[in-house]
Amino acid sequence: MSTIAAIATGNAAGGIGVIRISGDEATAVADRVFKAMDGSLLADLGGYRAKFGNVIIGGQPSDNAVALVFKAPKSYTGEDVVEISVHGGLLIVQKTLEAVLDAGAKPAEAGEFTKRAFLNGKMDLTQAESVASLISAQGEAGMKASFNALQGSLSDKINSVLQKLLDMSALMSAWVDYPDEEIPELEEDELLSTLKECEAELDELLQNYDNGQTVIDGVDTAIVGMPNVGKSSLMNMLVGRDKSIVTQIEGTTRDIVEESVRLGDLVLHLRDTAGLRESDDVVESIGIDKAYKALDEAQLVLAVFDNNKPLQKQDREILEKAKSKPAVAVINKVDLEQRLETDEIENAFAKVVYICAKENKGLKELSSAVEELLGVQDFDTGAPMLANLRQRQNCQNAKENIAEAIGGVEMGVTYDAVNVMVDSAVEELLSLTGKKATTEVVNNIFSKFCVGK
Ligand SMILES: Nc1nc2c(c(=O)[nH]1)N(C=O)[C@@H](CNc1ccc(C(=O)N[C@@H](CCC(=O)O)C(=O)O)cc1)CN2
Ligand SMILES: Nc1nc2c(ncn2[C@@H]2O[C@H](COP(=O)(O)OP(=O)(O)OP(=O)(O)O)[C@@H](O)[C@H]2O)c(=O)[nH]1
Ligand SMILES: [Mg+2]
Repeated sequence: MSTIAAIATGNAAGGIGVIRISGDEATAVADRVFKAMDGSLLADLGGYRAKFGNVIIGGQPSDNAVALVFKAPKSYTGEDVVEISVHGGLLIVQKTLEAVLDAGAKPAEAGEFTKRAFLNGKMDLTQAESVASLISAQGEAGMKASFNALQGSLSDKINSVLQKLLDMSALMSAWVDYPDEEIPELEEDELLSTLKECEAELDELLQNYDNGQTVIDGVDTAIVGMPNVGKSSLMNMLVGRDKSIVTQIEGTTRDIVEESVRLGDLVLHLRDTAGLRESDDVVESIGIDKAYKALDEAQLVLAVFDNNKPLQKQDREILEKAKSKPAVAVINKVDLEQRLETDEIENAFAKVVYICAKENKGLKELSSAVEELLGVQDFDTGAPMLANLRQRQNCQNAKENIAEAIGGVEMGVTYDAVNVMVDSAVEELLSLTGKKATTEVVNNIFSKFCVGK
């Protein structure tokens, strides 16, 4: 394979910055840029050896550096790898990469290191995809779940179902192909119970998919309600600082104010919106349109009501809209006298919490309400989990093929017909783990990675 290089440490200044080089010529390329203090060549080193030296840029020693050598196949990519660590200034890291490219490496494409790790058999597709979700995980639960997938928990699960299907398929083929031989007759009951076991295991993965997505990607959350109910105060309470402007004037918030926060084990991508009401003000009206759009797009709605005011027409409209979404009614200003018809709200929402945003009270209750509503309170981060739509689609298709096979056996169709369905399920699972994925699928997966990964 050609030799590729990229900055591995991201596009920000830091203590050190790492340029990673992978491929047959990795040590030769690195030796043109890095000079060890003791004069030794990286090409002569064994794996997992490091040297201190200088990087040479434009003929000039330009920074102190450490070079780390990995020898194929014992590296992340399975190829020879050299990592050059320089001081982490944006310019020095960029210039070192340029020197490495001038020395004969090609710039790596997005995800190319991990793609090579996959192509060289270091990991399967589910593990490669878990690298991407591990990097983008924002909450602890998502981080743990992604690491489990990197360790192969999903692969193990899929492979165990796959093995059962393959064993069954082999038996059925033998039965069909050599009816005269001494092959013990296939027990229909056994066949059915194995098929149903496989179906149930895939079904469990599918059931868990939404929770997994919620936990890994975070939840797009809209804070909506009438003007002055305390939406921005709630936003600030969740963020833990003065993010949104709060005043006693109705119509304070106009543009959407966004911030991601951690609430319990979850990450919420919050959008504080303009108070919903009829308005003649051009600017405010645009804000209100944006608020409705945020409400429509949200995966979770925090509908805020003022404990101190009777329900208004607009409140009832919000109440109606929120019904079609996972929504928590947040009744604010419980420090003031109750004038709100809370019964009506209790009836309309699955979850209602009472808070006092001004005094930061009610955060815990809100957090448990959200976790219960989204069904993630007992989310098992150790359980195997489908990480994306691609995996989900393969799993869904395999499950459907197995369901057809079950129907076939029950209706007494021939084993070679049943076997066709089982084989389709096998194909789906092979493409899920990448043992048999098309180049197109593979390219598509890695193109979504960042450069340097
Ligand atoms: N400096 C550095 N840190 C890093 C990485 C890296 O590439 N470089 N990683 C990546 O981005 C992650 C670690 N991943 C790695 C995976 C495998 C091997 C490796 O050498 N594997 C060999 C040896 C296995 C063994 O001894 O058991 C192998 O698979 O054969 C190294 C790093 C996170 N930290
Ligand atoms: N007594 C009391 N007042 C509160 C509470 N929460 C917010 N307020 C007050 O209510 C007023 C409106 O608060 P905001 O957070 O700006 O309300 P909003 O819903 O964002 O209003 P708009 O942006 O205009 O739609 C402010 O004067 C807050 O100090 C509370 O729990 N108790
Ligand atoms: Mg506001």
